[in-house]
Amino acid sequence: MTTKLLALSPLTDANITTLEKYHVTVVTPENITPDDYSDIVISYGWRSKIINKILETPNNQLKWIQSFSAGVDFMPLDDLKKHQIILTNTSGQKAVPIAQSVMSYIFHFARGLHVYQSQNHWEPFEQQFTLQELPVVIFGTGRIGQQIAAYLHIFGSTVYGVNTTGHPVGSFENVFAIDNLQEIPKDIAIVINALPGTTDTENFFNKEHLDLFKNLFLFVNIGRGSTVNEQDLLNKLNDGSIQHAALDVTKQEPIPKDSKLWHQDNLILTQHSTWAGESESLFHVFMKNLPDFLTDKPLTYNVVDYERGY
Ligand SMILES: NC(=O)c1ccc[n+]([C@@H]2O[C@H](COP(=O)([O-])OP(=O)(O)OC[C@H]3O[C@@H](n4cnc5c(N)ncnc54)[C@H](O)[C@@H]3O)[C@@H](O)[C@H]2O)c1
Ligand SMILES: O=C(O)[C@H](O)[C@H](O)COP(=O)(O)O
Repeated sequence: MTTKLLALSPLTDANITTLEKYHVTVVTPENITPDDYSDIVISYGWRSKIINKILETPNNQLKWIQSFSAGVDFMPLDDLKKHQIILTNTSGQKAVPIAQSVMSYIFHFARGLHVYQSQNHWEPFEQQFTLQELPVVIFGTGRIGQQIAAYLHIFGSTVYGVNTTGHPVGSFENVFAIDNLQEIPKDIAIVINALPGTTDTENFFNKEHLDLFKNLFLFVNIGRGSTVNEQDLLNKLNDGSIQHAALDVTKQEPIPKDSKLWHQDNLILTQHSTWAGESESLFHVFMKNLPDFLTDKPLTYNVVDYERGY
């Protein structure tokens, strides 16, 4: 008895040999035929419209989607729940490259590189800060939030966290519940968003919530663009109540050519690219669940909760 897998992300020859040992056969978007739609059991990798075609095929066999992404806001979660299709994500897999990008944003502004980058005359810039001077709060104390906190601690930062209930996590100085933000210390200088895109987090960083932070040095978003009201953020970057921002994710991706974001001086835009760099392979993540899947055991690694949306 073989199991058919649709490979939407590349597999090496060694990966395919491993899958053969488990009696898993591979179909790719290049060689898929309409007959395959009703036989695919596992989808592996990048998002694709092929998944929708499979879901629309009567009596399809799709039982498990292994997403390439950690964020699964683009997945048809209601449909997957209705058809009881398991969804696993890659949370944790790209935490190291993302956290290193966040550190580079922070150093860029804290050490004054943004000034020197555009300067063509000799004028030392002394408004530089060490990380001990810039207390941080990270929204989302998950795998990415924890990796950023670990790096920040090396440089002596004070790091607070925010999550759903305020439950303590790892080495955060203190963790606050998202509905109890008044408790966050008033001297926060850096806000980092590592929240997933869900109905609960949509437009969370609007005027009301950004107003909680007075004279913010830096706002960073590497979670999802849906969490930020971009006009409210731009207003604050322009009135000086937020000095700098770094956005890896935005409401519209690619960012439209006529977007005001392109012209904001105190803002760095990276293009949903902070995850790039060496990280655990997708195949390795996938293999943590495959033996259980093939022996009808419950999957335990990175299983998405449809209700929560992450
Ligand atoms: N920029 C990128 O390329 C990139 C790459 C990977 C992930 N991401 C995004 O980062 C997100 C987080 O990734 P992760 O691996 O750290 O996820 P994770 O599941 O490990 O952690 C999610 C965290 O968010 C918190 N959270 C969720 N909903 C919340 C709410 N409503 N209020 C307060 N806290 C809430 C959870 O308590 C948890 O601490 C992903 O969902 C994805 O959207 C972006
Ligand atoms: O959620 C993630 O893991 C990243 O956002 C993702 O890997 C980058 O690609 P996306 O699927 O979000 O375009």
